[in-house]
Amino acid sequence: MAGLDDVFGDLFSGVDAVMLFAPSGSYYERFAKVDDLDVIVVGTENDVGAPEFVELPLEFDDVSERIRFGLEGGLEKGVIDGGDELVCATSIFEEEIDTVSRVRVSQDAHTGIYDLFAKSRAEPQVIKAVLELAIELGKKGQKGKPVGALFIVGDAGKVMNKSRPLSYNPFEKSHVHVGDPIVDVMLKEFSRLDGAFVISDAGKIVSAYRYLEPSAEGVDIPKGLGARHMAGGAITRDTNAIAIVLSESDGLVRAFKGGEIILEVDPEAY
Ligand SMILES: Nc1ncnc2c1ncn2[C@@H]1O[C@H](COP(=O)(O)OP(=O)(O)OP(=O)(O)O)[C@@H](O)[C@H]1O
Ligand SMILES: [Mn+2]
Repeated sequence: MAGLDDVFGDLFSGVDAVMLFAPSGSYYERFAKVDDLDVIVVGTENDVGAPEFVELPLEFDDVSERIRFGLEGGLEKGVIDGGDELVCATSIFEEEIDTVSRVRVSQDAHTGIYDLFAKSRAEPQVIKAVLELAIELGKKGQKGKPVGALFIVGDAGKVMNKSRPLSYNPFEKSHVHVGDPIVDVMLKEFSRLDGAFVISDAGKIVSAYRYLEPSAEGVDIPKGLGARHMAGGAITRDTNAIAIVLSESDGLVRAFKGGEIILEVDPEAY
């Protein structure tokens, strides 16, 4: 009579490595004892002291996002390669691992999002909130019309020094942060207007309506993109900020860091 192992066994056959998402110490120990098994631990912290560890910059509630991020981080660190067959074990319902997913690592899936989140000066949750806002804005537009927007995140003092106001700053005396629902509504409303939003490392909205005057010139951005993308890209070479840009003309969201484009996403795909 066939047992469950016969049916589910395929899930584990021929895997190159196991990725354990935030395992407890005792859970991890059990895997460390299995012969010839490559075990990679993924989590916000390396509680179990695993030699192969991929850091998540934040807890992802969505499991597919969590796994995708772990894979990106693994590729970035060189602990996995394109084409690898992996078993990812994580928890959905309980604290303890309760779910197993088999994935094939695709090199193409390497979007650059890990670099953007994990190795930027601004806090990861701030970057995530701004990216989500830009994507949402790109999906819906403003009253049905496509809109463009430019968000400069992190290193705000320096960004302010390299820019000037186009109009009065509605955030002058306020202490509001990205991610607050009311602020998201305000940002969407103001996105119709010219210039850039400047956001601090911790997510405070420092200013709207900033005209960027970066000194870096000749930034290498894809052809066909105009002044908004050029200014956004260039300021990230001058400062430790990142730029998240929603294009009014092609509807894509792009992220720049160190003067280079590191991410390009189609809001419709989210
Ligand atoms: N240096 C700058 N700083 C801040 N905002 C800028 C700057 N240059 C342009 N913008 C903003 O970008 C808007 C669009 O400019 P432009 O069409 O040249 O950019 P683009 O890169 O082609 O963007 P899109 O794809 O959205 O059209 C301008 O109306 C202005 O609000
Ligand atoms: Mn344009």
